[in-house]
Amino acid sequence: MKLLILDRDGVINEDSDAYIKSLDEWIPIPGAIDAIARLSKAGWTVAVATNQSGLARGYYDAATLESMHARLRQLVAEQGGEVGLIVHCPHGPDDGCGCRKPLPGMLEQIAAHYGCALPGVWFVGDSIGDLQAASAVHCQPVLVKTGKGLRTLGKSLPAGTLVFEDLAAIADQLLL
Ligand SMILES: O=P(O)(O)OC[C@@H](O)[C@H]1O[C@@H](OP(=O)(O)O)[C@@H](O)[C@@H](O)[C@@H]1O
Ligand SMILES: [Mg+2]
Ligand SMILES: [Zn+2]
Repeated sequence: MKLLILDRDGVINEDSDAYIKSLDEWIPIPGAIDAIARLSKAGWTVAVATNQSGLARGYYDAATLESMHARLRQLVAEQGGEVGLIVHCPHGPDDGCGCRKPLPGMLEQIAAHYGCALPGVWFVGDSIGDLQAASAVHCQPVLVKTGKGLRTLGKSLPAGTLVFEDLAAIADQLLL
């Protein structure tokens, strides 16, 4: 199957160092919604793996997070596409969970859900932890320059990391 896994903040929607704490703060990155719709209409399954430590930190609750994901699904559906499984890590950095990126637990959860292998599956992120999670399970690490991507570009990237301007450029590439 054609599976693409996306990080959320900084890839699909604008990110903030103050976290994305409300539906009003959840603002799609230009071209991202259309990119997801184009890919899903072309037969790609687009899943999401997102750290949401703001839950553990008490910045927002599960219902607020769910409202953001409902909005994402609604906007993509309005373009004729659909969003696949969205998995989030609700834990904080000190909780010792197995799902918080750079650990690959969410990627493995998505693979198990779809019954597919991870090696070579593109995982698109804006943070170094996204790329490290990808490498840990032999996904193809893909960095976008949106969100924290330009900051991440200055760090030591996993070997073979692909770099694109944004999610729209990734869709253009995959739909060639
Ligand atoms: O990029 P994804 O995984 O979708 O989500 C990232 C968010 O959960 C937040 O992750 C935080 O990192 P810490 O969780 O505090 O280390 C910060 O980087 C915030 O700026 C960011 O909004
Ligand atoms: Mg991110
Ligand atoms: Zn977790």
